[in-house]
Amino acid sequence: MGRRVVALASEDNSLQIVSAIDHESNPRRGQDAGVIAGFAPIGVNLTSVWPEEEVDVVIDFSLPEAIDRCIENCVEATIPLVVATTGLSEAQQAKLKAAGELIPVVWAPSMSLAVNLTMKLAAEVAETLDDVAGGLDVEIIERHHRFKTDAPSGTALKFGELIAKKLGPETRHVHGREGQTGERTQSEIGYHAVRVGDNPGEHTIVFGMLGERIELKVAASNRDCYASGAIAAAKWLIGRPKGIYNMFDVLGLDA
Ligand SMILES: NC(=O)C1=CN([C@@H]2O[C@H](COP(=O)(O)OP(=O)(O)OC[C@H]3O[C@@H](n4cnc5c(N)ncnc54)[C@H](OP(=O)(O)O)[C@@H]3O)[C@@H](O)[C@H]2O)C=CC1
Ligand SMILES: O=C(O)C1=N[C@H](C(=O)O)C[C@H](O)C1
Repeated sequence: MGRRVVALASEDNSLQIVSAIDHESNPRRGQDAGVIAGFAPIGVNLTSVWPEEEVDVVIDFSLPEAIDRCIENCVEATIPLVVATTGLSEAQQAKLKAAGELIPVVWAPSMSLAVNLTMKLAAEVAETLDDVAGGLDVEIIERHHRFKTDAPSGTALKFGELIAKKLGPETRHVHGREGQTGERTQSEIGYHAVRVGDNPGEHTIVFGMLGERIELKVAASNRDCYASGAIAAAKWLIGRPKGIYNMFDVLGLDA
């Protein structure tokens, strides 16, 4: 994702990339970030050192191992922060929320316009079908590339959270099923994480009833929807008051 953010941001005349940060053991450290992204040099070398110069906004697509330092650095220097990284621990989520008391933060498991719009639709379907005769079964199937290290996806969990809000507090989250599971209960949302090849991300939300079903499916063709969403979020965030924002705020889809 870092490469796609660099590629798209370097084509945007309103932006200047001042730093591209990775960890110390990245073998491409010291090389030009534009070249690493597959483009012309941009005059910014990949580094593990936080920039000295003034920075308007930081975009984080990394791994949970990297997020603590990123939050701390942004808070210390009062830099607005866009967090796209998923799989954060509860402690890291709490740390990020605390950072939102001090700096503006956009935090979203998917920066994609289509995904966020589908989240709105899914919440509306859940609200409408909550009391449907015969009951409602919600299952979330996500597919991603084989390199993904967290499961289920942050997006699948967010879909589940938004749907559960409509179905009520007794909703349980069930991850996969195996063996003598017994009959499915009405009060559960099932999650299924598929890992295949280079899939850039696909989510299917199944709303099953007796006699018919609805399936909402949203699929990326490539990863640029996330990179361009993160760049849009970064531009939107500059100059905002401190607080935690999400992509509904950025896209003007009211929550
Ligand atoms: N919100 C959204 O729209 C999206 C979110 N994501 C999330 O973004 C994250 C990144 O995804 P992706 O780019 O595919 O993952 P990658 O593993 O390809 O990239 C993670 C990057 O972080 C670097 N990194 C790892 N550890 C550290 C560290 N301690 N300090 C600094 N840098 C570090 C890695 O370096 P190295 O390769 O050298 O180990 C790598 O460059 C994931 O959590 C993913 O789920 C992804 C797409 C969309
Ligand atoms: O790792 C990925 O690739 C993606 N991760 C995010 C997630 O966990 O939801 C967003 C997107 O689906 C791609």
